[in-house]
Amino acid sequence: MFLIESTHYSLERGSLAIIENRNPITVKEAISKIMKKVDKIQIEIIPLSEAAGRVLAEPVLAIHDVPPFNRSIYDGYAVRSVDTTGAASHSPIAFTVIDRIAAGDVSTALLGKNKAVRIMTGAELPKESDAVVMLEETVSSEDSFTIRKSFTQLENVSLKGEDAKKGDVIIEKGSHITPGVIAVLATFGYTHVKVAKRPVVGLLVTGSELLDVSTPLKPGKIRNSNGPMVTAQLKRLGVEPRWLGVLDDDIESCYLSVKQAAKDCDAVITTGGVSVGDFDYLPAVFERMGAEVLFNKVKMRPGSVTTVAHTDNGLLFGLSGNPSSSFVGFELFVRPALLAMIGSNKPYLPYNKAVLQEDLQANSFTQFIRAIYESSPTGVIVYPAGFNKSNSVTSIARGNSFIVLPGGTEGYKKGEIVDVLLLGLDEGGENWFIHE
Ligand SMILES: Nc1nc2c(c(=O)[nH]1)N[C@H]1C(S)=C(S)[C@@H](COP(=O)(O)OP(=O)(O)OC[C@H]3O[C@@H](n4cnc5c(N)ncnc54)[C@H](O)[C@@H]3O)O[C@H]1N2
Ligand code: MOO
Ligand SMILES: [Mg+2]
Repeated sequence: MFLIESTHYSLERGSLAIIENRNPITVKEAISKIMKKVDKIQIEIIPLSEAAGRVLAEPVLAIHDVPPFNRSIYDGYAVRSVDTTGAASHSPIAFTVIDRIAAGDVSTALLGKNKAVRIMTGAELPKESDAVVMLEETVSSEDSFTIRKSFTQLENVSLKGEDAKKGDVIIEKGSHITPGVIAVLATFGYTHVKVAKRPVVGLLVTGSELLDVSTPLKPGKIRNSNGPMVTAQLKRLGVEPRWLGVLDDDIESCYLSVKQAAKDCDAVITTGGVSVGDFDYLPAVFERMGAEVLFNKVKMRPGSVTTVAHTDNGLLFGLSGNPSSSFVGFELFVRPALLAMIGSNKPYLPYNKAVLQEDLQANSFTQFIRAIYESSPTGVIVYPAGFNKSNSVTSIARGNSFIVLPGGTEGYKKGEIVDVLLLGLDEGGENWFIHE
């Protein structure tokens, strides 16, 4: 009755037509459809101090050898190894100290026979010396010392270029800038780094039942948890969302907001309103925008009604409204797409196998169960993080991973080895490893 009287009758009928034809595809197929539509984002040059967490848009090349000179790895004495030959406890050899250098100093002293330079860790080896005697291996006095063992050529010397050779590719383009990458960039004097720009991601949530976080509960209403949750998921990827607010389940306002967001943003995320309910307007909104719906049903639980569409301006992620469904939809679909947009070469969630700690029921669709993955003395184990339903919010909070159970009829037993996807880590995998 309501639908027929609505002024948007034809649109809603349109959405019904899409629903009737919902054709579930595998998660792998869904990801592949999305990844084909990903457009790479532009590049920008930023200061090194701001580069942590970004993705390299060019490889890091060794501008020079590392270390750039032969240096001592110990505090001790630089000597000519030939002068140490024959030293033993019964026949110590004495050396005269002719100079003393700290790291950063360069000694110009010329080492003659049984002469030594007192040298600190990291200092460049004086010309003609080719070994370092550790302080602990000497009996020292003011300007001399004795040794009781011989030293081989280059003993205790860190060789020029042993860590990196000039011209080597040290880090591939598309890598995440970790603290280690920052160290390498600093080593080579990269004051600025070429990275992909961060995508502008519009985020809005739909639902007339939704209250702001600060509002006391009212009959029939709940607080909007998806907005803050997806915001945090984006932030975990280093993306600051463009928050577009909580929308009522009203087709006109949903249409106007999503259309405008698609124009302004590189990608748009919505939550709620993608199922078949009378007030689930996102399918109709996508249709009215002329967006190409890539899929609207995935063989997965939760999040089976996740709907992803595409316009000339970018991807539209219609995550389903249930908190666990939104959360899983983001990690499986939005995350790799955004990482691929910024040129990451490892956009997929990190994968592992672990030993299941309790029996679990089968489902005809692949299940992504919010789970706790942890170390144990016998290896890694995994178990559900709590209430295992699409509408659970607590299991998202307790979990750090997904147990992935392929669809089927037979349940899973405690002790079985299962697939696990890990959450919250910067860098993931080059491939989607899950077989469905
Ligand atoms: N007849 C059918 N009904 C449903 C189907 C179906 O296939 N046939 N699918 C079910 C599945 S599976 C899911 S998941 C949900 C998806 O629903 P929608 O994406 O349309 O989302 P809503 O209807 O807007 O909300 C569902 C649920 O989630 C709560 N919600 C929504 N937004 C938020 C938010 N921002 N923060 C917290 N909670 C939120 C909302 O109150 C509802 O309880 O549809 C099933 N139905
Ligand atoms: O989309 Mo629903 O989350 O499968 O439960
Ligand atoms: Mg609904």
